[in-house]
Amino acid sequence: MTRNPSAVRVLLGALRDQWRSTLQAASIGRRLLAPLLIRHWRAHAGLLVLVFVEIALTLVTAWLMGAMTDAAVGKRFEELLGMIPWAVGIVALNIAAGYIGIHLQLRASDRLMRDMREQLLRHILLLPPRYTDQSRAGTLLTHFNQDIYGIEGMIGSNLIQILRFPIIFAAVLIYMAQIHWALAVVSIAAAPLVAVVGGTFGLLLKRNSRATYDQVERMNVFLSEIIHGLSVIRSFTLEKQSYDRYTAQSERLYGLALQETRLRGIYSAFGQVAGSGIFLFSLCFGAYLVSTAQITVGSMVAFLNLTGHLIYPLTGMAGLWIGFQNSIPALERLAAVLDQPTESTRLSEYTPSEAHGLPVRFEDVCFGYDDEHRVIHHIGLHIEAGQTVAIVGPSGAGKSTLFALLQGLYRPQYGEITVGNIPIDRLSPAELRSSIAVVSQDTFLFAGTIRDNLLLARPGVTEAEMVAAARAASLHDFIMEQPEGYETKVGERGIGLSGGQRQRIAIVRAILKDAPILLLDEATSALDSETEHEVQQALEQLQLGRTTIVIAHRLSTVIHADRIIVMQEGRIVEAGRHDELVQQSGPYQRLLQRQLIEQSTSA
Ligand SMILES: Nc1ncnc2c1ncn2[C@@H]1O[C@H](COP(=O)(O)OP(=O)(O)OP(=O)(O)O)[C@@H](O)[C@H]1O
Repeated sequence: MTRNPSAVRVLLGALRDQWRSTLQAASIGRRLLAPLLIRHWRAHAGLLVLVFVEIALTLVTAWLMGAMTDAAVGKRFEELLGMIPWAVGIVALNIAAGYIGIHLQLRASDRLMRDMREQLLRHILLLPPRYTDQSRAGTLLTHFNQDIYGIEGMIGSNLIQILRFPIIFAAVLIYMAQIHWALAVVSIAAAPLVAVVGGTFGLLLKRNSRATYDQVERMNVFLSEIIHGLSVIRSFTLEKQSYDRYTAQSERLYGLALQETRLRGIYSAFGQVAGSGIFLFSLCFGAYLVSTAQITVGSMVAFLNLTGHLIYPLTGMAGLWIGFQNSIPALERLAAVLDQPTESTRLSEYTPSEAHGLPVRFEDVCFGYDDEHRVIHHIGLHIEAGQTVAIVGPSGAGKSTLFALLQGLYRPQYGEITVGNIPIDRLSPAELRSSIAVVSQDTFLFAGTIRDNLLLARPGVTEAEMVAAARAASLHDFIMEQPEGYETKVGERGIGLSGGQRQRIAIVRAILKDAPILLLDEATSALDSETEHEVQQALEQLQLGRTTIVIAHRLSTVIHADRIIVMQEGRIVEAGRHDELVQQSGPYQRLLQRQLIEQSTSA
């Protein structure tokens, strides 16, 4: 026989889960935030000192108001006048404390967030491509423009409030009890109710804020896809569909914001009702105590003044809980990135390599992007320093994957890759990648001038070297035809330049990088035949003395290679010089025949 669990048990279970997840979040918070809090301990210590100043000012203000009222009621005007400078002094101190508090809050909170931003970018730059490949640009941007601001509920003055509120509450309660203990007890009667209601709202808001973060991320991802895929959207006339999808998402976000405002509004109204109720109750009870001469009018004024200071730590603690719960999803999202292991501990910088050519070896390398699907099988490939090896094979054979492995972007599950007879695992990413120049099919251009885009190849490139390289890649004349020459701006993703021009920029970068190993991925594919001929000559010049691996789809470009490797389904199925391979009736010959047929039909 099955029995339904009682409502109490369900509630207890939910509370236990909630408590566990809060403890878990607190431990993530401690791990991620503690080093930053320690770094900015001075500002946090200053905020803590201000808490005690504030308490002292609160109690002295209440006492002074009571004393001034009693002096006025007792017609002791001289005494009253004597207290005015004290009152002015307290107001001035309050203003000064407020100003210093804002300043310290800025230092504690904004500097901490600045550090967190920098730490996040540093971490993302150090992450292996395996992680960044899977994360979409919009997701990564969300960490910066949303998640970092989300942790505000756990740092700066919000953190200090955790100490401030209980201390203020205790100090005020003790002072009130001293005036009249029964009145003080009556005043805190509503405390448990405020705590329960505040706790419930905290949980509701946490659920809402988690949904909000996810929704913002979804929208950022979608927006970045729309912006980068505008040309596809236009060519497939997807404008209306994209707009409708975005507005639906935007509407969902608005709904969540509305829900949050509603929850906060209800909670704030509850706080006000509770505060006013306690005030009114204290007023009536206080008036009764005054009428029965148990306390003075001044004591009642002091008491009523303190009532407000008793309520706001209570509602404030609940507010802190709410803010803390709101921050948890943001913190968890940041932890998901910051907990990923990095591929090195130092940000890479260009490391010059003395060698002119370096031998490259793949020793029985096996690799899959995930553990289930292997895409490279037992590759053994020895390339002597200064040799040119061409890799050919059908799409998906694993040619680009070999490039990625050689650059250390992924680690083989089995086997070893060496560069200059050193396993690449023992080289830092900076050493390895500084010794390799890559010209790929997709050239990314940064927003800036053509000069900026060329000079990033290597620090210390001279003007003469840049112009010579641009000439060698047949790009100089084109640049000089532009209104601002080398200072011409290229758009965010190189908009405004043709595929061939972008490819030549990549070639100039490779020339300028002057690395001992050259990886060319169909480097001349986007060029017309005349420019291709010129660039091909520049590339041949560039290859002299360098170890070069070329991925080529058009076999005409690989005829002069020292060795041709034919790949199929992640395996080397044939290897040799062009004249040797054409003699064999193997895969290379079949590829060649297919291309000849394609060329004759397209002609
Ligand atoms: N980032 C990736 N994540 C998962 N699988 C990938 C990734 N990149 C490539 N692959 C898979 O690895 C296999 C080899 O791809 P690769 O890009 O190396 O082939 P290729 O020979 O260079 O093809 P092409 O000539 O079309 O560029 C393919 O099955 C492909 O689907």
